[in-house]
Amino acid sequence: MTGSHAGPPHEPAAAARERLGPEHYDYFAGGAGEETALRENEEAFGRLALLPRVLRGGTVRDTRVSVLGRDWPAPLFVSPTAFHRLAHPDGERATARAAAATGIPLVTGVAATTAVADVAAAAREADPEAVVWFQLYPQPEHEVSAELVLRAERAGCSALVVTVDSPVFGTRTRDLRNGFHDLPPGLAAENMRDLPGAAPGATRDIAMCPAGWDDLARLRELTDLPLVLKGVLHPEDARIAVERGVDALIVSNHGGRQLDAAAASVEALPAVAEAVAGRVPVLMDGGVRRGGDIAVALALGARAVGVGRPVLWALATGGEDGVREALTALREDFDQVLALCGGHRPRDLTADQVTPRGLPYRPMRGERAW
Ligand SMILES: Cc1cc2nc3c(=O)[nH]c(=O)nc-3n(C[C@H](O)[C@H](O)[C@H](O)COP(=O)(O)O)c2cc1C
Ligand SMILES: CCCCC(=O)C(=O)O
Repeated sequence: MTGSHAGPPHEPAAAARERLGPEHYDYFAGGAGEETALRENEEAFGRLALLPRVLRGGTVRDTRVSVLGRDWPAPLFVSPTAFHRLAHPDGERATARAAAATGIPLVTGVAATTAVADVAAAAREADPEAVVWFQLYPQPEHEVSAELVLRAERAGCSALVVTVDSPVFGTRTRDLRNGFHDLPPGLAAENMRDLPGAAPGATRDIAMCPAGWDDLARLRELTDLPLVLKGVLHPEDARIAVERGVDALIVSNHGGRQLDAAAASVEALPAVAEAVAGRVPVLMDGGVRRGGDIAVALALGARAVGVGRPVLWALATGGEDGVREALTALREDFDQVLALCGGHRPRDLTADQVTPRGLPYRPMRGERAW
């Protein structure tokens, strides 16, 4: 995943492609429409360069960041991605053990092929203090959402991530072309089993439906868990979310899988960070592939970044060990980039250290959000 460890960042995807059936590879790799947003997430990072500061001294670095009352070892988390058992038979359990072993928080989700209780238990085998969050698509029936939230609470999840970028399902061009619309026999979205309105033992389909701020308020009433909004790109939404008591935001375009015309996450980030003005942590995901990407996102106001596909590729090729190695490599790459930028702590990275490539130095504006 990083220069010295695992070769250029496109290699993990190529290796996974050899392991996976083409329709499963395409499900993980693909985006919506013409895959513009998908490409732009990575390319937007490529259009930004870092200006290191020099002679800052100090040999000790501390990459920890504090998020919702917990210290994370690095400004890095695993974003929620569906169906890990399509990537590897050990599925979400392997991902959970690997993330926990590295101390990196995991967001598991409603679309996991392993029930949240089992994912959280696997994480705790590796580290009893492991941070596991649960991601929800608000379901059309409130009692279904309520039951899912209850299961996440019982499993010991420490935050509820509500994905808000999916009022309808995006058009996944590759899945349409491949005719991929069902999990193979033996795999299911296990969190959707035994829910209100379904026959005992049966799973319900996961709905994507247009929720409103009132639905968010109902979720807020339902649980004491911190509420994290995932999929915010517009600064005005960020401002409203903070005013309505949301505890953290994830700037994300869903890995380019929903609105193909959406802005790249890292391009939307500075204005969101500015609107939030440090009142809650701003996280981001989309296109993060190397330590330099993490540094750029932090400099532009993110407190931590999530990775989606890099974890799926590592899982597909190396199972639990593969995910642990990929996360460790990414974390080490960030530590090295921090050092090369003259930083000692993540917060030492500032927006004036980011400039567009191919142009004379033009410092980015950016709220020092934390
Ligand atoms: C195969 C796949 C499945 C995903 N499933 C979910 C999901 O169930 N819920 C969700 O909020 N986001 C989902 N996402 C989006 C990720 O959480 C994340 O926003 C995105 O993958 C980040 O971009 P990256 O893959 O470039 O790191 C999914 C992404 C992929 C690639
Ligand atoms: C119904 C599962 C949705 C998974 C998802 O969010 C994605 O494929 O991007």
